[in-house]
Amino acid sequence: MNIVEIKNLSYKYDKVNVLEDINLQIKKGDFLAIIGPNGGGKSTLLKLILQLLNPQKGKINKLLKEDAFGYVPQNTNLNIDFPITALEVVLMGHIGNKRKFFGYSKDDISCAMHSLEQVGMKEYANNKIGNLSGGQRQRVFIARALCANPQIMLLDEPTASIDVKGQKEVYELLAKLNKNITIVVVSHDISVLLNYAKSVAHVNKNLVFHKLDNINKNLNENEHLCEVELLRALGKQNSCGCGC
Ligand SMILES: Nc1ncnc2c1ncn2[C@@H]1O[C@H](COP(=O)(O)OP(=O)(O)OP(=O)(O)O)[C@@H](O)[C@H]1O
Repeated sequence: MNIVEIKNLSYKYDKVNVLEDINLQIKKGDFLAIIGPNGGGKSTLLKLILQLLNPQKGKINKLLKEDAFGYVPQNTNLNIDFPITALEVVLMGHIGNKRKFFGYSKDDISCAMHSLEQVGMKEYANNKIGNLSGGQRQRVFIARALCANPQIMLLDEPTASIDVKGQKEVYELLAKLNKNITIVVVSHDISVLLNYAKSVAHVNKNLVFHKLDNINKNLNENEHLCEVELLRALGKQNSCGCGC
């Protein structure tokens, strides 16, 4: 079942075309990796799916309600020196703009604690966010998105500036969440990510989609595969569906 259907989508900032004639279907249960060079249009594509930007050409058909979409942005606008706990960060996402100044209900707190538990961070609930490692902090941001009970979660470079061990932990968490939630993740960590993704979309103004069913994904995460090598490997697969 398709959750998102993108048809002939193009987008430009000012006069510069960033995305051109994009076609993509995101299926329920997929773990889709969006890869591509810097400036290729990956974040723009996520923002269009999330309606933070409006398509100028083409269509995005979403077959789930808006609140089914969870988002973990690239740069969480949070000053990590601010003395706020992991639990409060999760609660901020849960409350949204509804009741900012009136405290949290028991239900809010139990939902936030449940989300922290899901990401393995329950025992860190009262730790200051600035005292957590990069990987732990990212898991807290994932918990914040989980609190809204999403059916699909879109993450923009969730492992940027995290060491390889932390990256693996984040992806393992996403793989666990993927049992119930469709995952779309923008990433540059190709070697690690490929062990977890079910399909990959390479975005560089245009989009090329590959299914990863038949590729040997048991890559050694210490062996760093560059994007060109990866695309060459994918290009040899008959299952890529892109006509290459
Ligand atoms: N608000 C904006 N106004 C003008 N140009 C923008 C804006 N946002 C992004 N761009 C430009 O659009 C292009 C695509 O940007 P985008 O952030 O989507 O790329 P990306 O693939 O996510 O890159 P990265 O891997 O570096 O995060 C870039 O050339 C960028 O400079």
